[in-house]
Amino acid sequence: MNTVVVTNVVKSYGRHRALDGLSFTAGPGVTGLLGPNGAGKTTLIRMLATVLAADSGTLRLLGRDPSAERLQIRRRLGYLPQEPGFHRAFTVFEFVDYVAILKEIVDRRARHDEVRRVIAEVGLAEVSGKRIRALSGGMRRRVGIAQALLGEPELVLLDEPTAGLDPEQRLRFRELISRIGENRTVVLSTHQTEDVAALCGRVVVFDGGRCMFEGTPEELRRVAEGQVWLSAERSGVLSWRTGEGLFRNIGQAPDAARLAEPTIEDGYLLLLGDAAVGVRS
Ligand SMILES: Nc1ncnc2c1ncn2[C@@H]1O[C@H](COP(=O)(O)OP(=O)(O)OP(=O)(O)O)[C@@H](O)[C@H]1O
Repeated sequence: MNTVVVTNVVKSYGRHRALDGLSFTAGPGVTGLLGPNGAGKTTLIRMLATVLAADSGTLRLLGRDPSAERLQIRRRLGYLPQEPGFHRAFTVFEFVDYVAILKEIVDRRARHDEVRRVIAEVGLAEVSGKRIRALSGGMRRRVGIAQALLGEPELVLLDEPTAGLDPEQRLRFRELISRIGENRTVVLSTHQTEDVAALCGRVVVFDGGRCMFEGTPEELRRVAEGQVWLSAERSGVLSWRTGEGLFRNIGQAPDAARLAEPTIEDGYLLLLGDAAVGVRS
């Protein structure tokens, strides 16, 4: 069963259409929402978190309709917003416990056990008594994930969980997120094709509030098969010099070019076309 079914969803802010008839599905495992700035990723994740309502179209979350059964859905989902409102003077334990109270885990003892469990799951047991303001950015992000895991939600939504992390932290996050995705549905948004390659069983590429691609990362890679070329000269808009001094060109074959193996990033850039290099803003 698909945990998330989005059909023809439209959402406008004033005259601007952030989501423009978007459709996609997600089931157990990790699904990545990949798109450039302003593609509508945060708008969509907030909708999946039942924070925002669609103007038109339908959403089914965990088999339910969010416009009629919001509370039932919320009890079964965990959400890491892009900018979590941390209470920085709280300790890690106090903050996660505070969220657990909001999540209606009433029994104090069971709640504290659950708070300790999620803090351990994200590897923060040793700093559980530290104030949030004294933590590094990566650790703070992990506190955000810990609170999203309270109550063992079936659907976990992570808005750019790896943004701004250094490579080592990013690796730890991938390990953590893939573990979380082993037995539930995780939907995460990212700008990074590397995250998608490393983590996601499925990927949804979108731009301008529309779905451009839905499939496996391997299928996304294959979008660019036969269309990536190495040459001594630059050609077209999607072309850049690589470390070896050759130009990597995506699209039409330049003169005297040699065909190269595509990557997921090539597939993504090809789908996005001009938008990928900021020609269109
Ligand atoms: N509250 C709002 N009021 C007006 N416009 C908004 C609002 N929120 C988002 N938008 C606009 O809607 C579009 C989609 O925004 P959204 O934040 O969903 O994109 P995103 O893919 O998450 O981008 P980013 O990767 O930069 O976070 C953007 O053009 C944005 O400027």
